[in-house]
Amino acid sequence: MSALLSFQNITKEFVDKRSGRSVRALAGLDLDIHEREFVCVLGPSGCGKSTLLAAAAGNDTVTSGHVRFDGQVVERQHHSRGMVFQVGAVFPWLTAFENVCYGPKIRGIDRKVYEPKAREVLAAVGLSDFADHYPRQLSGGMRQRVAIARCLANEPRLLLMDEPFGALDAQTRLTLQDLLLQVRESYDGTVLFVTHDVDEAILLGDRVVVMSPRPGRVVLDIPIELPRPRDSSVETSDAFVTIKRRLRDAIAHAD
Ligand SMILES: Nc1ncnc2c1ncn2[C@@H]1O[C@H](COP(=O)(O)OP(=O)(O)OP(=O)(O)O)[C@@H](O)[C@H]1O
Repeated sequence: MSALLSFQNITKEFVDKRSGRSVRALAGLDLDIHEREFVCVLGPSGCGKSTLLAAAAGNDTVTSGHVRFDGQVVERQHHSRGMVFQVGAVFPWLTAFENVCYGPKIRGIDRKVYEPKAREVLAAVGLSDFADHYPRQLSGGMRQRVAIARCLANEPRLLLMDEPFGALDAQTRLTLQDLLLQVRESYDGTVLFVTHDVDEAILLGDRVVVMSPRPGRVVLDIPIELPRPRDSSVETSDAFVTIKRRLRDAIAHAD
């Protein structure tokens, strides 16, 4: 089976504007992600996780190697690859509903099509009763739900999530993890999810990938064969604890 998203021997170098020195963020990274997989990426701070997602989204180019999506080299952004950041990218002057409608609307989709879809995804993220609220009237967790709904309204084949729950308090984070597990049951796309949280990666992922410190490359890539549907109770199982130990060990010896 060919990969939906493929990173082929990619290298990324940035030139630091102040010092003029080049910073190698990624070096010879190979990774294939297949249709419908939920792949979590773990790695130390600065190892190039966000750089990887930006390359997949088409927000930035790579220095060498190729990023392919559905066989085509990724050259620019496209609505089929949606991105959710740590702090929800939502328009403060639009209501939750208007935010969710925004993408399909500017692409010229018929209102009769995008409005019911927007209602459906707002319901999926538990915000039906807040459709007319502006972001300032919502909590951080609710704003993040809007950001997720905005992406889902575009029906992306690939959802790129860059520490989407990293800025939330612990309880809200658990709630949104559960929500994402539920959304996953109906969303038939592919997810590439960056996190610092080992528990979160195991709970959510079909596979977990560990990156080395900068310059980042893949040092471990393991399937998570815990049954689905999952909820947080899986975290006490022996299988979960064994996987967690293996991942922690890989992160500690990733150099
Ligand atoms: N625009 C840029 N200019 C110069 N260096 C950059 C730029 N963007 C990223 N870098 C550097 O590239 C490396 C990888 O950055 P990146 O943000 O991808 O790491 P990360 O793994 O996502 O980090 P974190 O876990 O802290 O979010 C870091 O050393 C960073 O300082």
